[in-house]
Amino acid sequence: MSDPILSLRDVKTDIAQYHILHGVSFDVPRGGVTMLLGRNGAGKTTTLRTIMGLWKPHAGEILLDGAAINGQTPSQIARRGIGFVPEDMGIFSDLTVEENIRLAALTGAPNPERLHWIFGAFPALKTFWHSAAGTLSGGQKQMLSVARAMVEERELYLIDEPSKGLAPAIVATLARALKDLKARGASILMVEQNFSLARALGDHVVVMDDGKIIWTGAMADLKADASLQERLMGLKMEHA
Ligand SMILES: Nc1ncnc2c1ncn2[C@@H]1O[C@H](COP(=O)(O)OP(=O)(O)OP(=O)(O)O)[C@@H](O)[C@H]1O
Repeated sequence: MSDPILSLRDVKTDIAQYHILHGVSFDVPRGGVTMLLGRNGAGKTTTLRTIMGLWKPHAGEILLDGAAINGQTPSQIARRGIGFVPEDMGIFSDLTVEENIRLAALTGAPNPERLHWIFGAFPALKTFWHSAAGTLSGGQKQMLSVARAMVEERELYLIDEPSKGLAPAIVATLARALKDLKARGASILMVEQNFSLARALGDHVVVMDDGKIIWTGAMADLKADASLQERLMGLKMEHA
């Protein structure tokens, strides 16, 4: 197997006086989708934000392509090749869809081929290109948030619960776009509570509880093992 694209080694993160990550270690294999699962409050969002440099770990190491990125700023980490779709979507409501996309492109001008691909995946963004992002529906805002990450070709995408609160038709659109992103060779680390989406997209699984990793393995093994599913599903994952 090739070297992992991302490795966390005994990463510990505190938020204020609280110990949130208690020594998190796992690998994200290169190419494919790794699902980060676990019950509410397990530490999934904190893990993604720590990788992105939005929280500083006080111990441990985070390696991207074998080189340490812990201690770097979020913009340095983005430039090293990580795209991030945050849980709160991170879009600018007062700016148009176009301006949101332009700001996400490193040079300010999106690559025409990638823009064409984004419009194919999310036609609504073309329709509302000149509208303020704040006027979009919840599903369209989520599409914009994913599109902002997709506008640059990255080695790794961190995606935090993209299906949250969305209608099934929009979830299906997002799932198609993410499958396409994977088919282009990207590596993806994704938090997802909707198990049918996680099952459809995921190749690898990392399960957290209480700030620690409690299971890692192949999605195929998790799918095939009902008792393991029950043990891990007991962590309150939703069956859609
Ligand atoms: N800004 C903060 N201040 C204090 N505690 C926080 C903060 N952010 C997160 N926490 C705590 O850290 C723990 C992990 O939260 P986190 O959001 O990482 O979990 P999660 O697994 O992503 O949960 P969910 O599925 O509900 O989004 C929780 O106990 C949460 O209350």
